[in-house]
Amino acid sequence: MSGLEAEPAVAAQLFGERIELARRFTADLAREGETRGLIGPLELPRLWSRHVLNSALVAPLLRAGRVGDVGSGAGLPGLVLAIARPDARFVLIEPMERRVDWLVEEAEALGLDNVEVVRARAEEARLAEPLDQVTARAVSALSKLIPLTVPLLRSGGELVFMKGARVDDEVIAAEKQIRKARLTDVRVELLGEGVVPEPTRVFRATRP
Ligand SMILES: C[S@@+](CC[C@H](N)C(=O)[O-])C[C@H]1O[C@@H](n2cnc3c(N)ncnc32)[C@H](O)[C@@H]1O
Repeated sequence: MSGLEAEPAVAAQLFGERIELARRFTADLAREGETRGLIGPLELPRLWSRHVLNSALVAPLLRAGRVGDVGSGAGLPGLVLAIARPDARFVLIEPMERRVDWLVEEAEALGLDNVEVVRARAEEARLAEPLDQVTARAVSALSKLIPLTVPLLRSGGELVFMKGARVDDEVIAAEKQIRKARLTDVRVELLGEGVVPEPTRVFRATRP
């Protein structure tokens, strides 16, 4: 596992008593991520800071309810959040078979009984119950992501999307979709500044 970033000290603070599971997830992803096509070869030196800690920043925003993660891929942020928030239930929605296989195997290996994996595109997912919140990271621009994900939410449910530095432009470009979905409490928050090496922006909005 040469080249894997050393665990930043703040990791233990963010994960608390769940840190051992976060270590196992990160080690498993470092070992298998590239060969299974989950992460690129350049990600090992920043696996903790750019991916794992960055995903964990969303944990305090979640309710102790039913949270969907659309386009989970390697489990970012879905598996990380399921580790950090054992009091919430997670539905990981991912269409690609090999990624679904990884998500199922890894949730089982880590003993995460708060995780369900659904193989589907978000727009085709037929869930047993509507979701309280939906997360997504690096899936698509807001203008596409909003119409795909709002139907998965219950009334009062919330979108919590991890976004890059250009999120404000994305919000402007998605004005029509935001209006059409009648989203309320629309805002962008910066998380983790001064706490983690790579802070993240989140787009939050509520379905009426
Ligand atoms: C760039 S990857 C990001 C994966 C992960 N969220 C991360 O941050 O590393 C995008 C993921 O979204 C999935 N995806 C693309 N379109 C989707 C859709 N319509 N519904 C659900 N997942 C989708 C892809 O299969 C892929 O796993």
